[in-house]
Amino acid sequence: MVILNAEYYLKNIVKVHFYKYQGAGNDFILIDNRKNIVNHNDPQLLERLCDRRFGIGGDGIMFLQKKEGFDFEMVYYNADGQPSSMCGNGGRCIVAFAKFLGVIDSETEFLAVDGPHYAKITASGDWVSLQMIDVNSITSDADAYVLNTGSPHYVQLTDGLKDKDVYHEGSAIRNNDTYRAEGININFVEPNDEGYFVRTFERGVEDETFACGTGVTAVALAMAKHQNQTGHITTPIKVLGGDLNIRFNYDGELFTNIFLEGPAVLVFEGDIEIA
Ligand SMILES: N[C@H](CCC[C@H](N)C(=O)O)C(=O)O
Repeated sequence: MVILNAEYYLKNIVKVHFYKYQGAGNDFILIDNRKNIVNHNDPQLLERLCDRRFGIGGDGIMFLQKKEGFDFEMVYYNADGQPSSMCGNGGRCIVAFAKFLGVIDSETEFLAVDGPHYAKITASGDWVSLQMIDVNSITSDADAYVLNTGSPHYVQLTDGLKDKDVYHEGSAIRNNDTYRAEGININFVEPNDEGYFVRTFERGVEDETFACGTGVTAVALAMAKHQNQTGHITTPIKVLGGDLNIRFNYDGELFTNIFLEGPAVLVFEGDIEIA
């Protein structure tokens, strides 16, 4: 049992059961909040829960909640405890969590911060295919691509990616005059034998993560534009935490029918007391 608050005996302490998932190494705390037990309007608490030494640890934390007209609602916060834009790997993990809880079977329609999402999950419950929002705009920033796949992304082709100082180089771009105010996720991409190798500096984690779902989706779309590739495209992407796959249609203007596919695994569960 982890006690998070020094004034343990003075406050209204709630014992909360949590689950820890990872999707290609992007890791999250998930809480079944269908009974609205946890008031998550508390950035300091959420940041503490995501802290890898003083809390459970995670790149983000999300709450599965009831929502009229949908199987559930995904409410996602970055590790800094602040509300976030869409999390692709988090979306895949919450679908696996919904199946684990018996909320869904093999398909779902849930609501996230960027709107409704359809997803499919295998019978084994550990491989999820998540439909992402359509994308109709990619701009350039020097030789990088900038686009939003539910979260904002900067995509930069590079070489020597294995040895690159992603933390410092990513942080420098994320905090430059253009991006400092709103923030942006920085993706470095290098072609490999099967497709691409990608490393990402994530906004709101303010560090490199082992995978970024909206990030690899942004990379796959940007590389199709870069190669002038159109039609139905499948792009395998290797990340530090494993392998992800992106499928989509591109007509030269619009990216549609975009699916982010990959593993979503329950690592452990536990109880924690929060004030
Ligand atoms: N840090 C991102 C949100 C989470 C994205 C990432 N974990 C993913 O899988 O898409 C942002 O603030 O834009």
